[in-house]
Amino acid sequence: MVIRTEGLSYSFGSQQVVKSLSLQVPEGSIYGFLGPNGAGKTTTIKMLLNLLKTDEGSIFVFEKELQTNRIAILSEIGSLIEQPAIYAHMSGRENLLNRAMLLGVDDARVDEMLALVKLSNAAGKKAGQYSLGMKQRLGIALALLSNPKLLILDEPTNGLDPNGIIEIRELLVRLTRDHKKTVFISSHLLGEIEKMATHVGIINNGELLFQGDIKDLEAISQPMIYIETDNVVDAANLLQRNRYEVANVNNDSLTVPYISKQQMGTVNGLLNQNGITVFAINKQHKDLENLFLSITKSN
Ligand SMILES: Nc1ncnc2c1ncn2[C@@H]1O[C@H](COP(=O)(O)OP(=O)(O)OP(=O)(O)O)[C@@H](O)[C@H]1O
Repeated sequence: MVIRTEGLSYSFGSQQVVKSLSLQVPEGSIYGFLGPNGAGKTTTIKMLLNLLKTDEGSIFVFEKELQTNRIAILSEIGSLIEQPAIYAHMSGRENLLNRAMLLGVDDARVDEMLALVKLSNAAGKKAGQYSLGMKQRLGIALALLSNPKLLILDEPTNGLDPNGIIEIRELLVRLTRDHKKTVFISSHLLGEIEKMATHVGIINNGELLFQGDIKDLEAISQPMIYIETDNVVDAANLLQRNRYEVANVNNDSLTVPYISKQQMGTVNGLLNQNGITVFAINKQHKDLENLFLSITKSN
C-alpha cells in the first residue's frame, strides 16, 4: 500500500472530525476520497502531509511510519491543497523555473511539466491571467516538479467548468497510466470520482463508510430509471406485477433499478401499452446522499 492508516483520529477542541480511519491506498491507483463538505477530508489530508499532528492512530506512507521518516516520505509526495501557491505577476514557466531552482531540479523538467499539463502554449502568459483550470494545472505541474511517487490533491476541480474538470481528469489518468504515479484525490462529487477513480473511500462525519475497488462501489451506486407519469399508483402496481423493484414513489414519479437501455425501452413500452402516459423517462445516477442511504442499508 502507498498509504495505510490505522485508527487515525483528529479533534478540533471537543469536536472529533476524523474518527478511527483505516485507509488503504494501493500503488498505481487513483484513490477517490469522497465525502460531503465538512466530512473531514481536508483534515485527513493535512495529517497525511504532516501539516496537522494526529491525535490517535498511525500513518504509513510507502510502508514507512510517517513521523519517524518525515523528510524521506514528504520528499516523495506532491500536493495541492486549497489554492496553489502561484505568483500572479510571473508567467507559468517562470513560476516553474523559480520552484525548480529552489528544489535543485533540472530546468529541462520545466518544459516537460508544461507539456504534461498542456500549458506549453500558455507558458509565457502571466499566471494571474490564467483561468481557474489553468491555475490548477500549473499547481499540479509545480507539485510534480520533483518527480514524486504520490500526488495528494484536495478538491482540485472545485469551481472548474466542465472542460476544466475533463482536463484534470485526463491528466490524472495519464499520470497513473503512463508515469506510474499514485493519486489520492478528494471530492464531494460522486459523478466526478466515478469517472476516474480505480479505488474509493467514502467518508461522512469523519467516519469511513465504504472503501474498496470502484467496481464494488458501482454495485451499490446502481443507477435508476426515473419515470414521470400521470398515474403513479397504476404504474407502480403494473411494474411490480412484472417483477420490477419500484422505489422512490412520489406524487408524479417513481424509479426502478436500471439494467440496460433495452430494459428502459421495455419499461416504457409496458407502461404505454397499459394506457399509462409517460411524461419523462430517463437514467438517473445516484447522488452522494442516496449512496449514503444505500451503503447504510447494505451494511
Ligand atoms: N481550524 C479548525 N477549527 C475548528 N474546526 C475546524 C477547523 N477546520 C475544520 N474544522 C471542522 O472540522 C470538520 C471537518 O472539516 P474538513 O475541512 O476536514 O472537511 P472537508 O471534508 O474537507 O470539507 P470541505 O470540503 O468543506 O473542506 C468540519 O466540521 C469543520 O467545520
